Amino acid sequence: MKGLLKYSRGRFAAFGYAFRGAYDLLRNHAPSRIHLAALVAMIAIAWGLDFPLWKWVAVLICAGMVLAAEALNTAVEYVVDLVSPEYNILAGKAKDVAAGAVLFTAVSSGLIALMLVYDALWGVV
Ligand SMILES: Nc1ncnc2c1ncn2[C@@H]1O[C@H](COP(=O)(O)OP(=O)(O)OP(=O)(O)O)[C@@H](O)[C@H]1O
Repeated sequence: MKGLLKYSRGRFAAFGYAFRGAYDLLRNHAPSRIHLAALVAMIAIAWGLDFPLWKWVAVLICAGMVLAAEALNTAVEYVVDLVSPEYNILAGKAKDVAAGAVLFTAVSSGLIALMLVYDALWGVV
């Protein structure tokens, strides 16, 4: 019983750390706020166009994908700044590739959003 209590406390603490990380991401990393604003706009559009369930699922998957990529990109930036504050070609590549991951998810999500809206308005996709 004591072990279970200790384990549960540890799990709750881990949730706390995750929320702290999410807060840090949104507070200190401007691009993540832009993506969050795009998500809010997309939710408003989806609501207005009365998206069916499968389209909401697509929107949520894309949103999770972009925000998770942003979080990992920011984590890479923090670690690179920690271990290589001075110029290093590999440090730069690590940041560039991590940023590329965000680009992939943002572009595919943007295209999916366009297709969903196009389909809702003209129904030919
Ligand atoms: N230590 C370093 N060594 C070599 N190049 C670096 C280093 N730090 C950053 N760079 C280069 O500068 C670019 C910008 O780095 P920076 O840390 O400013 O991230 P950023 O693009 O401003 O991130 P964001 O705007 O998403 O917060 C990197 O993508 C990389 O090409």
